Amino acid sequence: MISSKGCAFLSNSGLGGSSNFSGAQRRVSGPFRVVCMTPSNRGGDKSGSVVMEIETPSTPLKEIRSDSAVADVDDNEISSGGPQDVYGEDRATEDHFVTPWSVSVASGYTLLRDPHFNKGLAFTEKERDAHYLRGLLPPTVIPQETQVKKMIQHVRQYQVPLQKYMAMMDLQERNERLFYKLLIDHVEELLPVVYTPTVGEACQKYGSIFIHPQGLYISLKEKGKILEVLRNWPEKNIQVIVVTDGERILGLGDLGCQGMGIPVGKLSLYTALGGVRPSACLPITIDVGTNNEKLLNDELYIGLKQRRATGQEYAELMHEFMSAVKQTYGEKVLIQFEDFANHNAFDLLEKYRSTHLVFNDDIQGTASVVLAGLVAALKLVGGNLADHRFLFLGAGEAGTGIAELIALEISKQTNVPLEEARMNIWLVDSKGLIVSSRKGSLQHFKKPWAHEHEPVKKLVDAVNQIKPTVLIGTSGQGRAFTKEVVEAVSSINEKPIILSLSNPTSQSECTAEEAYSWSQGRAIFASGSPFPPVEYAGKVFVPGQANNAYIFPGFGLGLIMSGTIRVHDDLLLAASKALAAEVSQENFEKGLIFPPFTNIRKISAKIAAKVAAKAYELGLATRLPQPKNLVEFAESCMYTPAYRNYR
Ligand SMILES: O=C([O-])CC(=O)C(=O)O
Ligand SMILES: [Mg+2]
Repeated sequence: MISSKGCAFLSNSGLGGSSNFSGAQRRVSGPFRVVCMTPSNRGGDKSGSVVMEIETPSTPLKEIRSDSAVADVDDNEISSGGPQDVYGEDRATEDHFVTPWSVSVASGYTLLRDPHFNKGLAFTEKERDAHYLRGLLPPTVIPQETQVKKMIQHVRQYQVPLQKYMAMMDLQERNERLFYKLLIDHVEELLPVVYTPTVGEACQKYGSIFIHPQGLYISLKEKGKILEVLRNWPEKNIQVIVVTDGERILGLGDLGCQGMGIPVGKLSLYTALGGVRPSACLPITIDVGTNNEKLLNDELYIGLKQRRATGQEYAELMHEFMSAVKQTYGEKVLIQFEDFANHNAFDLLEKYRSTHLVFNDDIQGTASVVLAGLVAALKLVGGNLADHRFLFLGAGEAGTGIAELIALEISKQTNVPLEEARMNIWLVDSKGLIVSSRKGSLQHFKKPWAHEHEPVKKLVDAVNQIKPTVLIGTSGQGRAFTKEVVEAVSSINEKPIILSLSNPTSQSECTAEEAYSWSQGRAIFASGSPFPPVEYAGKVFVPGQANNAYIFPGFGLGLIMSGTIRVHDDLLLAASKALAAEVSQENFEKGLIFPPFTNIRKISAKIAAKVAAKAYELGLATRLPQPKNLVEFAESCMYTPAYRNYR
């Protein structure tokens, strides 16, 4: 497999797995050029340049042309390069197919500073000679495995989570493949570092901790120029965008432009957990101002110092953004909305779901993961979904999103109308139980949940009157599940299911320890952010993590590898079932309703396969013909961070 500027070249070139040669790939007419810039040709003179050919360990190059300044690589040669990184092939523009093109890859000092290609001390003797690295590195050569050992020790030496986070971000900026290898090999340990809860603190302090800007910032200043801004991004073959406007970062509220930590973190999970190439991932923050007074008065705040634009001004900027993305990357780029405030999140999803490939992680991703947990939990508590009664604290994106997906599944299982399936699901917001007498003043997304009942103000009273079997917290209100509440739900159920989903840990509705001790060890508990195991009455309880990170990486992979053009609710249901099926007997015996994250890449491949299968069934998938074995295909598409050999 030959590449130059990382995987972008591979995919721009129309690369396809040899067994899955699509129409788009057949149009590839090559030749392609790989030029390696050397110290002598950096000024534009190509004489003396060397070719950097890169092979993956599993797929040796057919031919090596290291004696010429420019390598011409025909399409067959590229397509024989093995399955890695293949699934972006038909995102290339027509230009790429008809015009021979070249990509420059620096060598020497510059190579060491390019995170996509840098291997640090893992550069071999030959590579050091060939790429002008002699003397720029200490003489020892160490393999990637040893670098991983060294780096995990480095990260572990920090006691403060934010310092661990910064060490990880620093590594990502220096050596991308080592960053992903480390994250994949130590996923349970490092997920809380690069993701919730630490990423929340990182966003709060983003202005003061960041030296290198990450991702793309689109502010009101860029209005009318968003196409140009997208063109400034160095990678052209984008498959997933995670975008936020920073108004509701986790349960921490409006962090404005500093919300960038979230798209960056989510996309590193797309790569580590779902195998989407890093170069195909684009984190974006839309900056329309912030209503966070503290940030507005902070001289280190990195965003626009003005109150949030709303209404038409906001809608116009978003519309320009959505149109520019489609124009630049085509209609198969996945746009994941993340951490928008309720009012915009629902409207954006509604407005763009029929014209773009959009997915709201907080509404749909969280719903899919929670439904998976509930389906799995039935094995522990018995009955069907329709036999259970659900009470939510929090009626925003996550609450109503989960509620709706549960109702949809019940309606499909029992053949009752959706309205009827909703009747066993109750939501409490800041004003109390959502009931029909409040209908006139409710936001549109709450209205379907306004059932007939007398008004109830307090959560504990709602628990006592509704008698839920499942209590779900999506309120962003830390410690809102008080002892009284947990005891009330535990007095009604032998095994109460309690999910405290708000993030980060500080906003969790209760801790694992509280859930287990107040329920006298009977609760089936999971939380959005991780909690350590708890010992209660001589027994160790391992809490599960009900976080959308289980779903979105595999879900996205499934959409991308099948060329799916729209997200349909049935795809979310397919993802839920695939995840629920991964909970083993051993997990159940520990009271877990989610599998551990250790095997998440295998799980993501299975989720991807089920999502893709459903997309093919619904006629939403455009990659034809449909691969025979979708799990194998998903696995073959996944990026792996092993170093390539440069010749
Ligand atoms: O980021 C997470 O951990 C889960 C999530 O989407 C949120 O809380 O908004
Ligand atoms: Mg979120």
